[in-house]
Amino acid sequence: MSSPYQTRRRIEFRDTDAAGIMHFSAFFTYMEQAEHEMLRSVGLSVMQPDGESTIGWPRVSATCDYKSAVRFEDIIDIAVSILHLGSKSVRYRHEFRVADRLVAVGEITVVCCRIDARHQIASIEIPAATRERLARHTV
Ligand SMILES: CC(C)(COP(=O)(O)OP(=O)(O)OC[C@H]1O[C@@H](n2cnc3c(N)ncnc32)[C@H](O)[C@@H]1OP(=O)(O)O)[C@@H](O)C(=O)NCCC(=O)NCCSC(=O)c1cc(O)c2ccccc2c1O
Repeated sequence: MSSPYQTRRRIEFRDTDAAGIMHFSAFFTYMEQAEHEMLRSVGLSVMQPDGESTIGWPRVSATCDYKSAVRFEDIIDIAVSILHLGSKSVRYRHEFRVADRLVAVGEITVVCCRIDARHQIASIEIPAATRERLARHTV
C-alpha cells in the first residue's frame, strides 16, 4: 500500500522575509530537501552512481500555491507523494501543513538522466529497480 512520505522542519530565520513570513522561494528549497530525504528513505540517492556515470534528476517544472502565511519557528509538516511515475519523468506533490492547516501545495517534475563525467545530461527511462522503490510513494 503506497502512502506519502512525511517529514517535518522548523522554519529558519533566514527563510523568512521583511514581512515576517516564509519567503516564497524557501518553499522550493524545502521541497527539494524533502524529495532527496524521501529518496534516501527508500534506499536511493538523487545522485546515484551507475558505473562510470551517475543517475540524477534535473527539474523541468516547479510550481507552488500559497494558501496561508508561515512564520519564523513554525513547525511545518511536508507530505511528499508521487502523482505521476512516467517513462522518464516523476511528478511530485508536496503538501505543507502547520498544525494541520494546509499552507501551501507545490509540484515538481523531474526527469531521470544519465550524467557523464563531463556533466553532460541525457534523459533515460527510469530503471525498473528505481521505479519499484518510487512506487511506495505513488498515490
Ligand atoms: C532534462 C532534459 C535533458 C530532458 O530533455 P528530453 O528532451 O530528453 O526530455 P523529453 O522531452 O523527452 O521528456 C522526458 C520526460 O519529461 C517530461 N517533461 C519534459 N519537460 C517537461 C515539462 N516542462 N513539464 C512536465 N514534464 C516534462 C516528458 O513528458 C517526458 O515524460 P515521460 O515520463 O513521458 O517520459 C531537458 O529537459 C533539460 O535539460 N532541461 C533543463 C533542466 C534544467 O536545467 N533544470 C533546471 C535546474 S535542475 C536542478 O535544479 C537540479 C536539482 C536537483 O535536486 C538535482 C539532483 C540531482 C541531479 C541534478 C539535479 C538538478 O539538475
